[in-house]
Order: sequence, then C-alpha cells, then structure tokens
Amino acid sequence: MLDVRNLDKSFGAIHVTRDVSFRLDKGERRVILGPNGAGKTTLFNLLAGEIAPDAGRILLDGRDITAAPVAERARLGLARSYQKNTLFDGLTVAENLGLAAAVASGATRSILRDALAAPAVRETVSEVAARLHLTPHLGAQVSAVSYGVRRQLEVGLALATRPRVILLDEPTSGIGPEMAHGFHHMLSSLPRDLTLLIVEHDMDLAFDVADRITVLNYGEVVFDGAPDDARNSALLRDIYLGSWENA
Ligand SMILES: Nc1ncnc2c1ncn2[C@@H]1O[C@H](COP(=O)(O)OP(=O)(O)OP(=O)(O)O)[C@@H](O)[C@H]1O
Repeated sequence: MLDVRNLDKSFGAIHVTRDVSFRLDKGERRVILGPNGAGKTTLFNLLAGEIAPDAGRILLDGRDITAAPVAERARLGLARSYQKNTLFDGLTVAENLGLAAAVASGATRSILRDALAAPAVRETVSEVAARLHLTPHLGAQVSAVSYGVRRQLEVGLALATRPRVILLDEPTSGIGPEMAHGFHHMLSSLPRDLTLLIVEHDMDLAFDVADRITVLNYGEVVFDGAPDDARNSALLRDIYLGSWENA
C-alpha cells in the first residue's frame, strides 16, 4: 500500500532522515517511535509531500508519488493530521468536519452553506462523528470544546476526506496517559481496511494500537518489528527507554 524506499533528507549539515525504508500493508497500523529530534515529523513531512527528499522513493499502491504535490497525494487517499492546531475555532465541530469533507469531494467553488448541506457531506460528518465519539459535540463551537475533543476532531478532519492511509502525528500529545489509552482504543476501532501510520512518543501507548513498530533514532530505522519483539528488545530497553521516560 505505502512503500517507503531509502528516503534521505538533510537540512544543511544536519542529516535528519537516513536511508529510511519500510512497507505498510493495507489495513496495517504501524507506530513510529523515537526520542525527541529522531526525525519523526520530518519523515511525515516527506510522506505528505510538504518537503522533498534528497534521495529515495515513496510509492502508494505501486505508483511513484515521490514528486507529487500535497493535494495530489490527498486525492490519491493519503491524509494527515498535525501536532499543531489546524481547526477553525469560530466554526462548530460539524462545520469543521463538513469543510474537510466538502473540500475533499471537490466542492471548493460552492459557498460554505451549500457545501455543508450536501447530503454526501452530511453523511460523512455524522459517520465520522460517530466513529470518533464526536456526535454530542457536533453543534458546539470549537473554541468551547475541551482539548481532548479538539484532538479527536483533528483526526476527524483527516477521516472526513475518506482516505485510505492516514498519517497521525502524535494524536495523543498533551492529553494525559489515561485519556491517551482511550484515544488509541478509538483508533483501533476504525475500519480495518484503513491504514494508519502513527507517530507516538510513548512506547506503552504504541502497544495499544500497533501491528508493527518502527523505531527511529538520529534519523535511522533501528528497529522494525512486532510489538512483542519491541517490548523484549534489549537494544530498545537499554538505549532508548531512558530518553523516552524523560521526554
Ligand atoms: N526545516 C528544518 N531546518 C533545519 N533543521 C530541521 C528542520 N526540520 C527539522 N530539523 C531538525 O531535524 C531534526 C529532527 O526533527 P524532527 O522534528 O523531525 O524530529 P522528531 O522526531 O519529530 O522530534 P519531536 O519528537 O521533538 O517532535 C531536529 O534536529 C530538527 O532540529
């Protein structure tokens, strides 16, 4: 489904992504772990098309998208959520979801009110809201909802574009470990044919949702395998656990 081959990226003298390769099968949930500065967000920026690699290739269903612009990747079914806030505070939860759905369906020239009233958009809004436990908040203005609901909505915006692969950049950052487990449970219950690539700081949280785990350190893949193998890896325990605990 998503085939990442030998990606390399430097910013000036800083070599941030070093020969990174992995494959995501359809429906796979893979977590990218790694300490601060390991290159996780840079990898996402490369995959989403926000920056170009110096070397390497990215294939989506066999099609080379290495040079494809962000919008084309989105059209091909690749969606992304951000660590930074991308919500419209002055609109309701439903309007935010509706906008994402409307833009993804090509309704850019309609006025907002018409686009949001389209039956397909309304259907997407209620389906995504139900999946992400946002239904009770649909009528609320985003500025009035809790931080946890905002994080759910960030994922909702990606889901409303009806993607096949979603890149989630630390979806649980800042919401506390207990809520984070619930959040991952919600992610696990998304349709099984949806492919998820999730950046996560916390190894315990990664075990909630991951079929496979990739660990980056100094821009390099130092582990790629099943969660149980990650849990039992002396390499990860000895070298990286300390830095995660302090993160
Ligand atoms: N545009 C840029 N110009 C220069 N250096 C950059 C740029 N983007 C990232 N870096 C550097 O690349 C390294 C990796 O950063 P990146 O944000 O990808 O790591 P990360 O694993 O996502 O970290 P965190 O967990 O703190 O979010 C850091 O040293 C960062 O300072």
